[in-house]
Amino acid sequence: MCGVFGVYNSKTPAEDTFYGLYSLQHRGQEAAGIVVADYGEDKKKTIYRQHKAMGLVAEVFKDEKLFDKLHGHAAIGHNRYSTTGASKSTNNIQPFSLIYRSGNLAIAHNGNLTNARALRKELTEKGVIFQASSDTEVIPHLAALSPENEPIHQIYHALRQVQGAFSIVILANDQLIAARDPYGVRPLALGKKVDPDTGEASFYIASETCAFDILSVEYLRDVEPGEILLIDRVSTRTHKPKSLYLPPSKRKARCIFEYVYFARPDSTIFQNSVDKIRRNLGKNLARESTVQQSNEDKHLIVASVPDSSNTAALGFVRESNKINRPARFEHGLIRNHYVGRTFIQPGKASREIKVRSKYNIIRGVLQNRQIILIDDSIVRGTTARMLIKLIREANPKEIHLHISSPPITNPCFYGMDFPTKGQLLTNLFIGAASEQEEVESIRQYIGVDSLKYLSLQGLLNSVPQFDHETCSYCTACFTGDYPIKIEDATTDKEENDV
Ligand SMILES: O=P(O)(O)OC[C@H]1O[C@H](OP(=O)(O)OP(=O)(O)O)[C@H](O)[C@@H]1O
Ligand SMILES: NC(=O)CC[C@H](N)C(=O)O
Ligand code: SF4
Ligand SMILES: [Mg+2]
Repeated sequence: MCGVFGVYNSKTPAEDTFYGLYSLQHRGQEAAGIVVADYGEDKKKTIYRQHKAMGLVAEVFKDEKLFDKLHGHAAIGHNRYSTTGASKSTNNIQPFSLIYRSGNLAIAHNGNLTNARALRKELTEKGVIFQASSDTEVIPHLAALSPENEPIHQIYHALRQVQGAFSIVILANDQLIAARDPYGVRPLALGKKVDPDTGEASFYIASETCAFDILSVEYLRDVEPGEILLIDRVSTRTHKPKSLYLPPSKRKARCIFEYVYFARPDSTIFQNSVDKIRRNLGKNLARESTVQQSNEDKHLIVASVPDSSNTAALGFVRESNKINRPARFEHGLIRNHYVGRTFIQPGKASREIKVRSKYNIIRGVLQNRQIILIDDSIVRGTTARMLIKLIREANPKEIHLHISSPPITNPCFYGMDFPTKGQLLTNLFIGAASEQEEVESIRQYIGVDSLKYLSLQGLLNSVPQFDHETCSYCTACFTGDYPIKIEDATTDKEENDV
């Protein structure tokens, strides 16, 4: 997953993008970058300036002097969480910026293309030179080779050829373009701010609306699935960007895992509040739970694995009390906020040490208690296994692990860096005779008194349905039902690296 951000018609585009990326840090922690477009009225020419490097946004842009050279009228930015192309290669840091026959182009991409390998091969055979090993770079090359003359039409031509997931922001000379694949896999939002003196509009694009909030930008709507949005100087006066549409897909495939884990709870994605949906997940988990408090306890003690399951735990407690199973939320684990997200950390060793250094227990809360521990997902099982060992040190009476999503059984090819099928925890127990037996084996492996996953129906009941759509969400990592053909995509993200 990655975070993308774009701004048009701002006096401080680099600073705005910095704050946008800063609030989207949870979507990618490996590298960050900003490209600024500066239109010179005198020369009728746009100059691009950029800064990008490995690391977190605040580290990459630590030197305030950097912003002195990043001036202009528009910018795009990217936080990377690699899915194709080596994580450590500096060539894969986005935005990619290039000069071609129609001028300047820069692109930042969230998602993963499923036919990038074939396209890359075709382009290489035509003599195209690639600098990066990631999937994204095929898009600017396809645009550059397009017979069209206007950048927006070149982009349309390029996007007609790619398959898979893409929420992208593009600077094309002095214009800003945003586009989302027809399935709508990844979120992308459009926002606006109006200058009270001139009445002119500034436009903003972001993966999640939390990036708008800190900039006091008004969220207008989502970039629609299949929409290519063009923002130029005319739009600042009319307040209306222009739109083109890619041919529609038969169904939609918004990533349901964004709601489960990825997005921030204070964001609106896919037109809905993440907070609300996570509470629904907790509510439905409470309805499916069979744990009863022991006679000597007045309440079930519900603790979350901070941060991503906090909201589901609140939903769980509220519903549990409603259905006469008294429950109380307690902070049993404290998270060190200087350790980032561990699931999106590349490399097993770094994830394990991070999990261990990330959490501490509050013994008084856990000791001699019957604990319902809520987490949003189990991927490799690193977090659950290490945490349970840690919690046992406090001598709780019982630990009942509840997960606010079903077991993850399949890899993602659309922008979430799940491990190969072989590295998923569920794979260890693949020969189990039934789903119950599989869950029982996972329970023993993790070392808890009981283990409950939210059912697939419970997950689907937690998310709103869209009118006139036969299918609105991708659930492939839970079901194996891949909405977009996998083509030649692989989970070996270093395959293009030589
Ligand atoms: O089974 P695993 O491979 O360990 O992955 C699953 C864990 O990773 C995620 O948390 P993460 O620490 O990444 O982020 P968070 O701090 O936002 O919860 C998720 O919430 C689970 O806790
Ligand atoms: N997770 C993402 O959105 C990654 C974008 C792109 N596929 C890359 O690996 O750089
Ligand atoms: S496979 Fe899972 S993580 Fe990937 S897009 Fe589908 S729901 Fe999201
Ligand atoms: Mg977590």
